[in-house]
Amino acid sequence: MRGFYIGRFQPYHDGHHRMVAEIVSEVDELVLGIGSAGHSHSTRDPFTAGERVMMITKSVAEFDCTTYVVPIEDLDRNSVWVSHVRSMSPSFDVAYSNNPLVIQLFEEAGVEVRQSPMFNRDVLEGTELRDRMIDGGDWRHLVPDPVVEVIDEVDGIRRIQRVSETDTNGP
Ligand SMILES: Nc1ncnc2c1ncn2[C@@H]1O[C@H](COP(=O)(O)OP(=O)(O)OP(=O)(O)O)[C@@H](O)[C@H]1O
Ligand SMILES: NC(=O)c1ccc[n+]([C@@H]2O[C@H](COP(=O)(O)O)[C@@H](O)[C@H]2O)c1
Repeated sequence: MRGFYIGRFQPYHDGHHRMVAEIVSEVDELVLGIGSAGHSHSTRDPFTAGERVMMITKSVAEFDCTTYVVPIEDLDRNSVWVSHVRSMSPSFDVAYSNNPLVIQLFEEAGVEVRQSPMFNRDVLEGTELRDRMIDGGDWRHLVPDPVVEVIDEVDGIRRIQRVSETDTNGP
């Protein structure tokens, strides 16, 4: 059985990683969809699809599960989004998400959806991590080690601090 789990992963953090740890115990193979793949260089979406591919590929290497990392761009039409996802991804039998819109779209398309508990959500939230990156707070212990390495490699903290100075969309 193959599972599918999509998120923006801006950045990939320990909450996502715990969810992946649970998913790989239920499936034979996993597809990790990188949502909003075309977005980068904003306060809400600082990292490119390629950078997120690196974060995730290196982090999931610890699991004994074949994992495909697939960037997926957004569409203006929610009504055809599941078809779009299917066209970009290896086929899958079950989708994992806690996002209400994602759950609704998959269920309407007849795809089984499984949810997970939210782990330590007071700190394991992308928005909270990005705020800490901008404010010079401590975020490194909240992500897998390879994510720290990738963010350092691409000088990601300087990037998010710089875009946050001019980004009018808010964090
Ligand atoms: N701490 C967590 N525990 C379990 N699942 C989580 C956790 N944080 C996020 N998720 C789930 O992972 C998926 C991808 O989430 P996403 O990439 O939007 O992260 P996020 O932490 O919610 O970030 P943001 O604050 O940027 O929206 C969603 O289904 C989301 O509900
Ligand atoms: N119409 C669309 O393009 C559409 C619909 C539903 C979800 N998505 C994407 O799926 C991802 C869901 O991830 P999150 O749970 O992290 O929000 C996001 O990147 C979101 O943009 C896109």
